[in-house]
Amino acid sequence: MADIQLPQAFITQMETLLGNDYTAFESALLRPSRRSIRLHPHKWPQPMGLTQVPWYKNGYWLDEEATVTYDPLFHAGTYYVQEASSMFLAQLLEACIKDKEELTVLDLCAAPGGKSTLICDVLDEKHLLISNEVIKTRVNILDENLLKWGYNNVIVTHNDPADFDRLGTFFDIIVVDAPCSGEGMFRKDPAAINEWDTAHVDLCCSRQRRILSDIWQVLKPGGIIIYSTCTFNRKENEENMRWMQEQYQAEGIELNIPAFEGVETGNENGIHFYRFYPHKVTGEGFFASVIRKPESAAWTNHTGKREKWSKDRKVQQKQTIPEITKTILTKEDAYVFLHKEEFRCFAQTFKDALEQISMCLKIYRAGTPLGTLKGKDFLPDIAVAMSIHLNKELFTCIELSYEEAIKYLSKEDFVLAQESSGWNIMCYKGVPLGWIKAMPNRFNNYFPSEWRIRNQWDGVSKRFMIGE
Ligand SMILES: C[S@@+](CC[C@H](N)C(=O)[O-])C[C@H]1O[C@@H](n2cnc3c(N)ncnc32)[C@H](O)[C@@H]1O
Repeated sequence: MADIQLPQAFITQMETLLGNDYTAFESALLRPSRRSIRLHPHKWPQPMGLTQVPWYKNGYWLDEEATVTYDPLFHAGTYYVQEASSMFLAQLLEACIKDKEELTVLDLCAAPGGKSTLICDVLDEKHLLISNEVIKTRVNILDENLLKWGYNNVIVTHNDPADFDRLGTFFDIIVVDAPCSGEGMFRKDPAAINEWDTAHVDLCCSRQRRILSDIWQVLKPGGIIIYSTCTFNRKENEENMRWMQEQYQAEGIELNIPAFEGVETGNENGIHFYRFYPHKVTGEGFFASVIRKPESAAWTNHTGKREKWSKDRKVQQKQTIPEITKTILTKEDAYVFLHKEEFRCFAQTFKDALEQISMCLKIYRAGTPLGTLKGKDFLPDIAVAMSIHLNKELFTCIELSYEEAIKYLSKEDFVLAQESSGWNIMCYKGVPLGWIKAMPNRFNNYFPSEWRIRNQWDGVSKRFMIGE
């Protein structure tokens, strides 16, 4: 970072925003950022001997730069590498959902899934999350991260924000973690500096307004938008919120959130906001604000047409559902259905919502894929091994050594110490990694090829291991 020049227009903008604090801000940009992780509350509930992120109980800063690739527990979804300031979303969401029943929540700009996995942790299973990403090449990684996070109450969609109006009034809460000029990420991603200029800020600002306008109609009266960016300029932040006030009579709301040292709060014309600066907190730049749709706003109905996803499901509904699909997850209100060749599980409670969504949007995945039938053999899906509802009693869990776990995750051959047959779960430190099917003298490794560890550890670089 030290040899990179900040654009003069950016310096002027930040001097205007920060006044005397500018020098401290610039010095902070020259220091390296500190990495942080967020623990999965079900898969790794024990606290860590690391410094905790004050605004999120499961967030921890790492002591040093270290790769997580060679930690089997990273691949098992026991933690997510997430920038600390972003974890503040949990505070906002918790304050918004307090005691509320059966909410429908949309994470509109969701890839790669940092916020969506956090939202899953904060919601409970009676709430439904739609996690959406418009860019096709990014939906895969979003889906992978959500599968590893293992919740069942999630639908992954791939739509432009404008498509959502077909749903009619639908959501209680919409999280808009907007694509932005990324000023707050300059020190993590110095390449972003070269893309920055005032024209790019203007472009981001108008795109954000378009996104907010497109989505306003699907928000229920009294519903909430949590808007965030990782940029500092006022155009993409306060001014957009002000624009929503003027354009749509959006109301500012003040949430009951404790004060955290270094986190700036403000209020302009009734709009409350939170700002994170790298010279004030251990974290990157972040802005968040919460607005509400007036209770008096109108409702609209859905105008969906039947999408392909729905047809794929309907055609095959007559096929017999294998018994194992009813017990492989410990879910009481399981609704098991066939989509193409694959059995999937979703909650009965969300059946109507799923139907409505499938008529209006492009669904990438709904619920948990359970597996497929090959002759009489049921091939369980990796999603079942990753699920927080996995019925462990149905299978033998084979505990692997570190070396075996890395070989399993790399899809390299090794000999199992333990005799076994049929479908088994491979575990490391008690946490499921995936499936094998054991035969008399060998086993087939069912870890997904596209998830495998591709490079061997160089023997030198530092490895982070959560369990040590
Ligand atoms: C800040 S990133 C989201 C990060 C994500 N929420 C997380 O925490 O991992 C913004 C996302 O918006 C998506 N995006 C880009 N253009 C968009 C548009 N016009 N409408 C909606 N989303 C867009 C990007 O693909 C990107 O995934």
